[in-house]
Order: sequence, then structure tokens, then C-alpha cells
Amino acid sequence: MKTGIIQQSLSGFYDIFSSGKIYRTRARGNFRQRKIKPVVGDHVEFSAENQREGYLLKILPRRNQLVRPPVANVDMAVVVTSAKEPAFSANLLDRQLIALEAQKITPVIYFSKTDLLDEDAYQQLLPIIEGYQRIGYRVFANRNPFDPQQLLSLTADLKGKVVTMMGQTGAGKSTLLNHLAPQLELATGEISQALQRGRHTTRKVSLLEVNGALIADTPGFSSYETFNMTVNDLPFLFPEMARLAPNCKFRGCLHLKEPQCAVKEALNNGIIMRSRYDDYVQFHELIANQKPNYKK
Ligand SMILES: Nc1nc2c(ncn2[C@@H]2O[C@H](COP(=O)(O)OP(=O)(O)OP(=O)(O)O)[C@@H](O)[C@H]2O)c(=O)[nH]1
Ligand SMILES: [Zn+2]
Repeated sequence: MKTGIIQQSLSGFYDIFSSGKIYRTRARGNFRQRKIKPVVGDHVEFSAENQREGYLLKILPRRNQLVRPPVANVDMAVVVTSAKEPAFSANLLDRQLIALEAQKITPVIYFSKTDLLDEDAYQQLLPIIEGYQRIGYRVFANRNPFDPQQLLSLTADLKGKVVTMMGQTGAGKSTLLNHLAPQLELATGEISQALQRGRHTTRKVSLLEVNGALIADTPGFSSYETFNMTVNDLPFLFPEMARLAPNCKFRGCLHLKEPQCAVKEALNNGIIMRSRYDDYVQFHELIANQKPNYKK
């Protein structure tokens, strides 16, 4: 018995990465009767005499699972955030960050198009960059988005992880992938095409090996989806607020109107970014007013 990660799922076959090799397997008969369908990124047990005909035996518990693209056990997402064209939006960035926090996927923030900013505009971006760094996020925001040193350290962060790209259309996801993996020119050509194609087209999903990382060849879930967390979970998806919550007078403090709230105090002392807090309040209201779509 061997263990590995499903790299690609294609008309009934599952290609599995295991100790540097790829094994083509099929699901065992009894497997199909169960409800659970293997997806790319699944950690699995399988048996194989050779690399061409093996059997997928068992899916190990999933840490998380994305629907678009269908990938399990995603470790990290690169949030490609445009500094200009389209203009930087802290609100959009925060939406993406909480969606990732909710799934326990580590965000990495990569600012694209910083080369298009004039010096004044770049200086204005610096406190924002520092703000996100203070929260604890890894932020890449070099003046030159394709600075070789920056690309190397991003590559180092992704190494050994299952990664998906995230970011609004036009942010520069495929451009970044092309820079991370110029050696994959053909494959990344396919990526660009795949990204151009409509979202409604079903296509195969695979994890591409890029400098030791496994990167989903289609971008991650959209941040425009409805918020699928509760108002009580929301404060925990802002790490800087979650850290302070134990100091609030009330347990379960939502940091809104409650007295002796450590988060509000930190906000007034300039420790918590105003834009983050405003987004928190806005998301809270959106969730509170959202009609549950899973119950009839
Ligand atoms: N100057 C500059 N242009 C960039 C940068 N990143 C991307 N672009 C340009 O922005 C446009 C959009 O980039 P893409 O990589 O296609 O964006 P995407 O996020 O993959 O977009 P979708 O496929 O629509 O989701 C292209 O014309 C890129 O050449 C950057 O850092 N600097
Ligand atoms: Zn509070």
C-alpha cells in the first residue's frame, strides 16, 4: 500500500503523485458505492504494481475543500491584488482574506501592477502594506512586481504546498504564474487559455508542479460569493481582532457596541487599521441581513 496526492482526475482515472512519481489508478469497485468522490488534492491510499494500473483504495480526511476549482487540502492561496488597473480595493482584499481564513487556507498577498504607480501613489500604498504585514500576512509588494528576488522568495513560500491563485479578473494571476514558471511555457500557455474560457465550461483540473509547489491550474474561488460564515464566526476571521478578543469585557464580544471592547480600543489607538474595522462592520451587516440560502 502506498500513499500520495491526486494530481489529476480524468474520465475515471486518478493520477497520483507519490514519492516523485505519477501513478495512474482507478477507484476500486466498492469505492464507487460510497458517496464520497475523489478530487484533486485528496490524500489517498492506493495499491500499484506499476505506474500504469493501480487502485485507489481510500481517501484520507480532508482539511478543506474548494468547489471552484474542485481541489481538496489547499494549503495556500496567492491573493493577486492589483495596485492599479483595476484600482486597489481594501474591501475586496479583506473579502478574499476572510474567505481563506474561513477555509483555513493561508493567504499570501501579492500586489501586482505596482510598476504602474507613480512615486506618490506607491508611497501611499506603503502604510497599507505594512498594516497587513503587522496582522501577520506575508505581503509581496516590490516596486517591480517581477523582481527576481521577490519571485524567488514567493517560490520559497509556496514550496511543498498545494496552492491556488485568487484575485479579480485582470489582476494578473496568469501573468504571475507565467513569471513563476517560465520553464513551463507550454503548460502555462494552456493555463492562460483555460482562464480565458468561460466559468461554465467543465474541464479537467490538475495540480501543476511548479518549483516544488503543486499549483491548481485554474484560479480559486470567487470572493463575490455570498458570505458563508455566521456573524459569530466573523470576528475570528480577522486575526488581529481574534488576538484581542480575550481582552474584551464580554465573552463573544462582536466589537460593535459593547463596552470595554479591546478591539475598539485598539482601533482608537491606531493599532487596528480603520479600513479593516470598517470592512468588518460592513461584512457583519451583510451577513446579518443575508437570507440563508441553504434552508428552505
Ligand atoms: N504593468 C503590469 N501589467 C500587468 C501586471 N500583471 C498583469 N498585467 C497585465 O494585466 C492584464 C491582465 O493580466 P492577467 O494575468 O491576464 O490577469 P488574470 O488575473 O489572469 O485575469 P483573468 O484571466 O481575467 O482572471 C494583462 O494585460 C497583463 O499583461 C503587472 O504586474 N504589471
Ligand atoms: Zn470586543
